[in-house]
Amino acid sequence: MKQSIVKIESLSHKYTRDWAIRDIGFEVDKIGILGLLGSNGAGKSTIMNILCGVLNQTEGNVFIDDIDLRSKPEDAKRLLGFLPQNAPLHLELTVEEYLTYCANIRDIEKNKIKSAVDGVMEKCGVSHFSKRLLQNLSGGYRQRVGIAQAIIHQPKLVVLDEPTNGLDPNQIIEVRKLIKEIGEERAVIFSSHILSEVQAICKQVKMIESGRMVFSDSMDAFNNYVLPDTMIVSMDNPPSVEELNAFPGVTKVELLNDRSIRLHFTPNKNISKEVIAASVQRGWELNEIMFERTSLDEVFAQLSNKTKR
Ligand SMILES: Nc1ncnc2c1ncn2[C@@H]1O[C@H](COP(=O)(O)OP(=O)(O)OP(=O)(O)O)[C@@H](O)[C@H]1O
Repeated sequence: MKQSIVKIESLSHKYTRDWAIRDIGFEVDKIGILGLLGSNGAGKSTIMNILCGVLNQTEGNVFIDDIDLRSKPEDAKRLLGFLPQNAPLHLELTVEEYLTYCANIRDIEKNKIKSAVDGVMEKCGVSHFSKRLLQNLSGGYRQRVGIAQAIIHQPKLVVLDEPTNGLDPNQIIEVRKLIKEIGEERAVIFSSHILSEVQAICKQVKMIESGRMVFSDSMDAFNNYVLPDTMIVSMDNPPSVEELNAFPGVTKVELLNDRSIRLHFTPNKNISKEVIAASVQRGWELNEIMFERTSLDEVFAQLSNKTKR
């Protein structure tokens, strides 16, 4: 059985003179969440807009379930739901009115519209706000309605462009939970410029920078590939800065207070074991080791260095 729902071949796009994306190719599994990671302007929205038939590519092909999006756009678009970066909400409508309108646009049979709207409101946790105007909903609830319109016709593929952007931490957790549930039944492509966001919900990751794909593999492989290069170490009996500077692999030592130190080191999977062993041997009385989150810029720098090697 075919495993992929999307096939993208040598996709390139120019808005004006320069290439916004260049030679992008990948496939997407039928079930699960694929993260499209990249800093602002990397090309994520361009890929998603082409994939959803909102933008015509300059070069390359997109197939949704083997249907060529360019030659049979209506058939291909029936299979997908899209939440663009700016959710296409009609703020003057209630949640129920808006979703009924979306169900009509999606050609859902008249006698099935009510159950489709009720089902999707239930799934996205907005049933209790069914009669509320969209303009009176918080950002988190608006985003849930945006996701609801993307899945109302039960598409095989759901594309979500930065769906947690602008939400507060609690709203982010709720929306993430919803996306995870959706990804248990169908293919989801989710974009973000925040590394931890993609790490939290995606099984597969594609990293885009300056319009090119710089990484494509599982999240586990990404996490192994991109290792942290700083950690905070807290000790009751810390050694001197000189002693830490002489520690194998350590490139810089920063004293944060009399017990906490930030160690910069050459990425190395065993560094925590080595520090723990040294602490036991040399009586540093280690309390805590905390790896610091690698920023997207650092990840990109590490990936670029590895590609150059
Ligand atoms: N309509 C447009 N006209 C001209 N250039 C554009 C247009 N839309 C995007 N671009 C350019 O194409 C490149 C890719 O932009 P894109 O919006 O795809 O990136 P992104 O990764 O989605 O970033 P963001 O997270 O900021 O939306 C950028 O250099 C951007 O300035």
